[in-house]
Amino acid sequence: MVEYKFVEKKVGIIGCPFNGGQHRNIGVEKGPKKLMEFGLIEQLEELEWGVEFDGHHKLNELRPAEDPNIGKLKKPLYVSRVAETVSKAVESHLKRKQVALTLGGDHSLALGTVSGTLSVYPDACLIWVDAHADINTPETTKSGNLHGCPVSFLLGIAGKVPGFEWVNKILSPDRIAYIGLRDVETSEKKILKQLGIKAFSMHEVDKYGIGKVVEMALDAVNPGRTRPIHLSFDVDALDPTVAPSTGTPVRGGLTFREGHYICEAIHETGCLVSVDMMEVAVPDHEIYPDIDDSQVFATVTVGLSLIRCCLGETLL
Ligand SMILES: NC(=[NH2+])NCCC[C@H](N)C(=O)O
Ligand SMILES: [Mn+2]
Ligand SMILES: [Mn+2]
Repeated sequence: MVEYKFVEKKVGIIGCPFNGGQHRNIGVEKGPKKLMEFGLIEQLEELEWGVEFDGHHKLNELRPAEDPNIGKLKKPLYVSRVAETVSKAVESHLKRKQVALTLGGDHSLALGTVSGTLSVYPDACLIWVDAHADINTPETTKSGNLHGCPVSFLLGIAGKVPGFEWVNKILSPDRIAYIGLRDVETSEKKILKQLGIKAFSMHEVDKYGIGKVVEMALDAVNPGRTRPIHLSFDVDALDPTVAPSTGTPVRGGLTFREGHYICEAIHETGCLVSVDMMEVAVPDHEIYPDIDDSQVFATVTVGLSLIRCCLGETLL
């Protein structure tokens, strides 16, 4: 039995139907509702967790009437307001000794979730599982999509951006480790190098195996397993054959088991306090005829089983 170092066996679910951090009309805002419909609460209760569900946050009400680009950044005010709201929700669950489980929605939400975690646990570390580094700054982003930028804001390297003044919990570069990277822009590679950030791409997963990679990632950011862990899981870290229904799929990703192993191993530390399950999309058939029901089903169910593994489901 795993002993939980920071929480009681209670989890708060924060539903975040949000797509403002990216430009595709692929239904990434419909992910949270689908994850709930497929039985998340019942599954966590089966694992003997006390479950509190906020209801899905009405994030579209935060959309400002006017929200001009700032430089390249698209919908900056909307993303900022949403992230601030989400940060408060995470904070409130953590303060009550619950695990905060955030369902997305696009990955710009993690600006909120990680800020919320850091405000309750300033010494927390971050494991970011993703095909992408999401570390572009307002200067380096080509797309202007804020879901490609949250980590730069968290590290305090985004510079001053109007509306984002509330982001003041700074993550030190030696407290973040990446797993699963394979679509990293040149500008992002430079930042990773400059800051000496521990990043395990798919190359390292191939070379060392997932068991060793997770151990090295944890040793880097949480050597004594004494710090709280925030896990931010972008479902596109998984190979598109495993999780096809997402906005920015990239070939050559984590297998089903590799994804689950990461969650199982992090659970075993007893340090997990906050989990994001992001970028699960539910597209409209008319707009995305290439993604069918069985692919949405595969993606939603893998998201659910990753969450269960984070919260202690084991194979035996
Ligand atoms: N959370 C994600 N899926 N991010 C994809 C980011 C893609 C690209 N690097 C960008 O900055 O736009
Ligand atoms: Mn990604
Ligand atoms: Mn991401």
